[in-house]
Amino acid sequence: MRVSRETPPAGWSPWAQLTPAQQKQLERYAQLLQQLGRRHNLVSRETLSDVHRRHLLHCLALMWRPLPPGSVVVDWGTGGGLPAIPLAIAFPEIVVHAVDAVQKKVLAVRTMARRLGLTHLQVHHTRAECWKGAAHYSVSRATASLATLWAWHRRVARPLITPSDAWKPGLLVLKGGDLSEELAALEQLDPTVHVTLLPLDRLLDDPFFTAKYLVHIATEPEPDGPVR
Ligand SMILES: C[S@@+](CC[C@H](N)C(=O)[O-])C[C@H]1O[C@@H](n2cnc3c(N)ncnc32)[C@H](O)[C@@H]1O
Repeated sequence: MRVSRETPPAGWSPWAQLTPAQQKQLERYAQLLQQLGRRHNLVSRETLSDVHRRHLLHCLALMWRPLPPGSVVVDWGTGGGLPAIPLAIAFPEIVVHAVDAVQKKVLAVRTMARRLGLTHLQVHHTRAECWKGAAHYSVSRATASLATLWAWHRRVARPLITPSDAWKPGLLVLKGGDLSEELAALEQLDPTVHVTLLPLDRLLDDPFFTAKYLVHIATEPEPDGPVR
């Protein structure tokens, strides 16, 4: 297994990539998450006062490279729609499937998707192991280990030819802490994968994200850097 670390240049901001209409939609989502999140425990209560950073900005790190129009993404364990909803807002030309095993979360995400007009987001009440769809990309935050997520991804993965600046098809995970045990388990499961670690404090220029990573796992290596 090849593990590489990508050091993004300073000065990138996901907010700057979004149109005013997308920023307004994210603002509306933040309000919905605060209202419904409090009622249905969609995110931990102590994070509700800092939704923009702890949830939106964190998930928008996935915009570091584009997801090509027409590509299909599945979010394993979406909870309150993270990262599925920010991604669906940021990339209106992709299809996003949000999967969760807990019905009340699925119903809340459906309500939010309807109110936000996200017709390209579909919400599924099922366990990840049983989902019957197919996807080019998997995304996830705070749901399972890298090896488990890679096993879920491999089961549903479809190939995709991507533009040179886009993410290679594969798994994108937001993770924190010491990843050495998870990486060892992943290598045991599949020694052929390429893993790229992006430190989020550097990417998002915010010390809150120290020791947090965006992990990309694919059967092909990433290109050297995004073409912009
Ligand atoms: C800690 S929450 C994270 C939610 C969201 N991804 C976030 O970052 O806020 C984990 C979520 O994964 C869901 N989950 C855990 N295991 C699952 C499985 N095997 N299949 C589907 N959903 C699962 C749980 O129901 C829960 O909503």
